[in-house]
Order: sequence, then C-alpha cells, then structure tokens
Amino acid sequence: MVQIKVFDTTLRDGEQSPGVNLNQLEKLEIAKQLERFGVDIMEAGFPASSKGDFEAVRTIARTIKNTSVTGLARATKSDIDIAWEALKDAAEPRLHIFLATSPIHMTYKLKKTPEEVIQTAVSMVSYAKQKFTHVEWSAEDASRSDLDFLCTIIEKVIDAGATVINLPDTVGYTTPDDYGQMFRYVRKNVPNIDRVSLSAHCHDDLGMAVSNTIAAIENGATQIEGTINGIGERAGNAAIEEVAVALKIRNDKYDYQTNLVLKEIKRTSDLVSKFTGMMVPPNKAVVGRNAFAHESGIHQDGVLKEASTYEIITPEMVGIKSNNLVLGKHSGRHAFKDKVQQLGYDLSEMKLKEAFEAFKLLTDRKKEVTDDDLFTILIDLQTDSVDVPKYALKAFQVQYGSSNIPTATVALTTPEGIRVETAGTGQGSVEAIYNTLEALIQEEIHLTDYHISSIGGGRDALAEAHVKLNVNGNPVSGRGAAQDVLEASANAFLNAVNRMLIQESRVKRETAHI
Ligand SMILES: CC(=O)SCCNC(=O)CCNC(=O)[C@H](O)C(C)(C)COP(=O)(O)OP(=O)(O)OC[C@H]1O[C@@H](n2cnc3c(N)ncnc32)[C@H](O)[C@@H]1OP(=O)(O)O
Ligand SMILES: CC(C)C(=O)C(=O)O
Repeated sequence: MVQIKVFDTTLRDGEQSPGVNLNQLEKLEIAKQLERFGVDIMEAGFPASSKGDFEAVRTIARTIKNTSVTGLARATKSDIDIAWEALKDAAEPRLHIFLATSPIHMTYKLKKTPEEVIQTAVSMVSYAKQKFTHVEWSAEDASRSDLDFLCTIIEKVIDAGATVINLPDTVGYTTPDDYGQMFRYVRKNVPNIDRVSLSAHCHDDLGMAVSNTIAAIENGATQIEGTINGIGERAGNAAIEEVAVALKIRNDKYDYQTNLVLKEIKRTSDLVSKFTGMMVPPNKAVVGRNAFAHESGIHQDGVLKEASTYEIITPEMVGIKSNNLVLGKHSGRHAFKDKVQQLGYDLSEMKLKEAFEAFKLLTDRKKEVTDDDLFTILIDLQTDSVDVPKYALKAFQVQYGSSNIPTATVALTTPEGIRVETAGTGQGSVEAIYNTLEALIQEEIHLTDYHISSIGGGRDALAEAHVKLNVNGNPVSGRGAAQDVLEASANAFLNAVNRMLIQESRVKRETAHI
C-alpha cells in the first residue's frame, strides 16, 4: 500500500471562501477536530495577511501536537519572518511558500521574467530553510505553466532545500488526463524529485477537483491537499472526505491509504459547516443529508433486501449513527457529562454547568434530544469568549397577522449590563426583529445573507439560523439555534454582533501590546 499524506487547508484556502470569517476560537476548535480526523498537515492560515490570522496560527501551532501545523507565505522575506514568529513553537515548524510559474501570472501579476521567478523562488526557499525544518514550495498556477520551465524551477528549489513540491491547479482548469500527465512528466524529468514529497492541490471550477486529485495520486503524487466539505476560493477545493472515501471504497482498484479516521468525517463536516455558515448541499457526496437516503420504491426494496444493492458507503463508515437518540428529560448530570465526553468535548466545570442548563431547557420543549442537538448546544458554548461582555437576548415578542404590520418588541442587556427594550416594525417577522435589534444596538447593520434550516427531523426539531451582516462596513457572520425559528433568527443576529465585539476586543488588546 502506498501511503498518501493529507494536507488540510480548510483554515487557509477554505477560509478564502467568500463571506467566511472564522474567529480564533473557532479556528482552534476546527484545528483540534482536524487532529482527531488524522490529517497529517494542517495549514492554519496566512500569518502575514492579518494580526488575527497571525494569532490564530500561533495559537494552533502551540496547541496541536499530533498534526504538523503550517502557514502560507509569499516569496518575500517579510512574509517568511512573520510566519516564523507564528510557527516557531510548533512541534515540527513547517512553511508553505508559493510563487506563480505560469506565463499569465508571471507577466501580468508578478511582472517578473521567468529567470527572476527562478531566482526569487530559490533565494526565498533557501532563506526559509535556515529557519524551518520543512519547506513546501508551490508553483502557483502550475497546471497552466510550461512543463519544461516547471521542471527547471522545481529542480532548483529542491536543491535550495524544499522538502515538498506542490503543483496546484490554482484556477480549476485542468482535467484528470492533463493533471496526471503533468505529475508523470515532472516525476520523469526532474532528476532530484525523489528527494521530496510531490503534492496535488485542486480547485473545483469545472467540477473536477476530486477526480484531478485522484489522477495525481495515480501518477505519482504522495500528498494531497484539500478542504473539508470542499470549501475554498471561488468554487472551492477538492473535498478531502470525498478523496478519502473514494480511496477506501475503491481499494479493489487503488492501492493507497491515508491516516484519516473516516468515522470522524461527519463530525468534522458538521463543525466546519456550522462555523463557516457554508451549508452542505443535501446531495453532496459522502456528507450530504441525502447521501444515504433512498427515495424511490425500487431502491428501497433493494436496500431492504440487501443494503449493498444501492449503498456503496455505509453511514457508519463516515460516522453517521443511525440511532443517535441520546438523553431525555430525566437524565442527570453524570449521564450528561459522560455523553459530552463521548462526543469529544472537554468542557470546564462552568461550561459544563451552562451546557447542562441549556440541555434541560431543551428537554422541556423537545421530547427526544439527539447527538446533533447536543452538538449544536456544545459548539456554541465551547467557542463563547466568556471574558468579553456581550449583548444578551432577554425577551421578545412578535405580532404577525396577514392584515397587520409585523411588529416586534425586544428586550436586551447590553455589554455594559444595562437592560434596554423597544419595539419596531418590518415587512415580515424576521425583519421586524432585526430592525428592532438594530435600533437597540445603535450601529449601522445591514443583513447580507440569511438561511434557516432544521437540525434533524420532526415538528419539534431545533431551528438553526445563519446570517451574514455588515456592521459599520465590516462583514461578520453569526449563527443561532432555538426551537422557534424567530428566536433562532434573533440569536443568529446577536451572535454576529457579539462576534464583532470579540474581534474588536482582540484588536484592542493586540494594539495595547504594541
Ligand atoms: C492562490 C492563492 O490562494 S494565494 C493566497 C491568496 N490569499 C490571500 O490573498 C489572502 C490574504 N491576502 C491578504 O491579506 C493581502 O493580499 C496581503 C496582506 C497578503 C497583501 O496585501 P497588499 O500588500 O495590500 O497587496 P495586494 O494583495 O494588493 O497585492 C499582492 C502583492 O503581492 C504580490 N505577490 C503575489 N503573490 C506573490 C508571491 N507568491 N510572492 C511574492 N509576491 C507576491 C503581487 O504581485 C502584489 O505585489 P505588488 O503590490 O508589487 O503588485
Ligand atoms: C497557495 C496555493 C497552493 C494555492 O492555494 C493555489 O494555487 O490554489
């Protein structure tokens, strides 16, 4: 079996998805889950791009011990120096430098000749190698680069100390044949290629990211890069869970294995989806809600007789439990604590108490509390920053009728602990609540996106709302869950505003340190 390393870039390329904005705590929670999932390398961010990303990469590098943590840098000394500061405490300091090699990028974006690009790549890789044990070099837009030029520059950066060479299909332009052929060509024509790992990084603009990744593996790639749920710049990246399951299910054909723990797929996918607000389409392979649902009679008949007639992947393989009914109204603290631990959470006593109270409130309204319901309560608590004062919803009421103007009355406590309340109107109930909240918060807030979905089935299912807001010109997203859709909507709005407060408080703290 050939071992394939998995390089996850959910926290860097995945965060480049339009509208996604993860805070430090959320990034750390995702990083811990990626470690549980068994990725070999995680790209925690682009340290030179912002103070927030720098801090997140540094915290992750200091916390994660069983997965190698890396960060992205342009081919400049200052990006490399900043990345070193963020990554130097990692168990195995690792850097990812990129520089474009295609004629289009070199001419129009970098405004460099091919010789200058070689010179910059070589000098920056050898500069980085003085600090980092592992240096990955990416030939950005490799799939639109001249193959002989690519081979020349790769040979030189390997001599300069690169330990991984990545050949990205940056704009999702390639096809499985062409991408595989590029890997074969590079393997054959770069004399020192066996000294490094060869990596594939695919985007999904033409819907071929996963196929292209597998073609690269078949043609000599020993590392693959991608994201959870395939999120990422534009149409996204190759979905790691799809590549991993394809290699496993088709092991009659593929002789490759990864270190991934496939049972962690569902939880990883849920966590990323909740924190990023990027919903998983129901028909998405491996993790979509419908991926294991059989709708038509002939299929149902077949599955009842023998599941393998229509089911090539079992839900259990990817961590979907068929009977995930957990605790109920009469469960006590011990059983609750035990369940929380089983779900992989390590909460402080204070957070555990809060979680138990939220759980008890839910059991008053909902007969059956599932793992998914608990997961929703727990992730909100785990990433709540207790030290920043925030807005809290105290009470609200909405009047709606087909011939009335929808009106909301809302009471809040402000970050200063003052109770405020007022009433407002809107075209619909949600707008009435949001107009009223905006009036109480006294900031200019625009709603740019709104989604509502149910967690699980049934009439008493929890509702989960996701919003994207623009608060005084700054984009921020939020999510909220409740049994009532209007309460979930109000919670999501306040969650977004509170996330903005947390962000502002962090910036203030960092500026005070300078
Ligand atoms: C394919 C990828 O996904 S690459 C990663 C893309 N991710 C991101 O860009 C997210 C984070 N980016 C940022 O926050 C900002 O773009 C920053 C902080 C990195 C840079 O911001 P700015 O200094 O304002 O520059 P701006 O983004 O406008 O332009 C990029 C500059 O970097 C240069 N550049 C681009 N790639 C590289 C590279 N690999 N090595 C060196 N320089 C590069 C460009 O040519 C341009 O230089 P110029 O100003 O001399 O024309
Ligand atoms: C930085 C590189 C690897 C990248 O994200 C791309 O080319 O898509």
